[in-house]
Amino acid sequence: MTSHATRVLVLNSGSSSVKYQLLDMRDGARLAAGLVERIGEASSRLVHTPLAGPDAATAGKKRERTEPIADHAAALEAVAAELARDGLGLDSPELAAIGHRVVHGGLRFSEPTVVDDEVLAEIERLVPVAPLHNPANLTGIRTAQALRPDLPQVAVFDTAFHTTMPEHAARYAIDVATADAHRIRRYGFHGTSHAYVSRRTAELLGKDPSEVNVIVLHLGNGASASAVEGGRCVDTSMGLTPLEGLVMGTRSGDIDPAVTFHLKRVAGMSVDEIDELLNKKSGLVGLCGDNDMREIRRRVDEGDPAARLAFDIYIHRLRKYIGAYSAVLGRVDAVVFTAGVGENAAPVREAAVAGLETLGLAVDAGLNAVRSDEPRVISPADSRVVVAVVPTDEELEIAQQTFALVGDVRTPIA
Ligand SMILES: Nc1ncnc2c1ncn2[C@@H]1O[C@H](COP(=O)(O)OP(=O)(O)O)[C@@H](O)[C@H]1O
Ligand SMILES: CC(=O)OP(=O)(O)O
Ligand SMILES: [Mg+2]
Repeated sequence: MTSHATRVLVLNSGSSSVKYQLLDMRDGARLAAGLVERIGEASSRLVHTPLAGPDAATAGKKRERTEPIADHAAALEAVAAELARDGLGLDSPELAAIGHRVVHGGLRFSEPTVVDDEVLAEIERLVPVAPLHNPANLTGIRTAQALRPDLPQVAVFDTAFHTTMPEHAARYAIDVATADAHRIRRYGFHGTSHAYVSRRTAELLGKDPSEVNVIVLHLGNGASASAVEGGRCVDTSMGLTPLEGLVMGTRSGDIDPAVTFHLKRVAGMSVDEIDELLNKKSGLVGLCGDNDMREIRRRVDEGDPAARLAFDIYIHRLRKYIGAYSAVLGRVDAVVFTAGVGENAAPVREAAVAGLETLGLAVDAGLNAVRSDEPRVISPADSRVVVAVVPTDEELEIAQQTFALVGDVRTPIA
């Protein structure tokens, strides 16, 4: 029997974590999945689950290791070692490509791209506009190249889905010459997730993506909203960098830009200190000391006023974007929650649409309380707009885009 290289390894490298999945693209089956978190800290943790592979005895059994993992290169080597233990190592001839999430692709990349030295240089040039993300993405690519120099490495960009935004949504109202000279415009992020979730929502509604208008609320540690009209993004809440828009775990989202002048001129902070304040010490963590929505809800239920205020600010911002994108789209068919908070936090979903019947929005308390990994409607049957929860799967989307670019199920392994 002839075998074929049909597997794709996907690496989603974040500022302090790496999520990964190994998939077989004949049917999209996951062979292994895992996460390395708290990279660079003494308490780094690797959680690895083989889901299939030659060793049936280990399949489905989660393995956890807590040990210092100094950087992203060490994290990837640890992941490669775990995969090898299950007979799913990176040396496998069945591996067709490695797909990488790359957060900022600037103006240049609107499609998945095979990485070469020039592509790497461009991702590097964009580090100042994605300082938490692009450096980690670069390390992921370089480490993977070192482990398998013969394989195509494919970059799938968070910004790609948003390149369809019209100029009136993508441009800031600043001096055009200055903006153009420095490529200052709104790029938007989490695009792989917004694309996947808006498409799955159309499926949930039994329609073609070209027929539906959807507001997608991607609420993870980073958070963004997008307005998707007939399958194309027409507006999104993140901008030049992933700092604009919604309140996030550690990022402020929208503020008056004059706050930064004030912090410099009056508070005497340096630009680097302000950058750190707004990106890492603001948002939920800045407001109440916690960035995990589970912890915040626990504190709210105990009557903690700081957690209550943080939650209320988070929800207020979210509601503003729902209203704004209802106006941008004119007709809204669905409002969809996704990512860690959106998929799991029923109180966030309830509060986000409470009292918005005039916009056609309502949530059924019973449906909202259901826990499931499946896409599901949480609005009452007579709701004008469908409110839904659609779990995102950035890794599957990246694997599909990667394999569509470089894979070929018909090519036998040499
Ligand atoms: N059961 C839950 N209830 C509320 N929030 C949750 C729950 N599970 C996860 N979260 C939230 O999801 C966030 C992480 O979301 P995720 O999409 O994995 O983020 P990222 O990809 O940005 O790391 C956590 O910070 C936490 O606040
Ligand atoms: C772009 C971005 O904010 O990504 P993440 O949510 O993974 O931090
Ligand atoms: Mg994420």
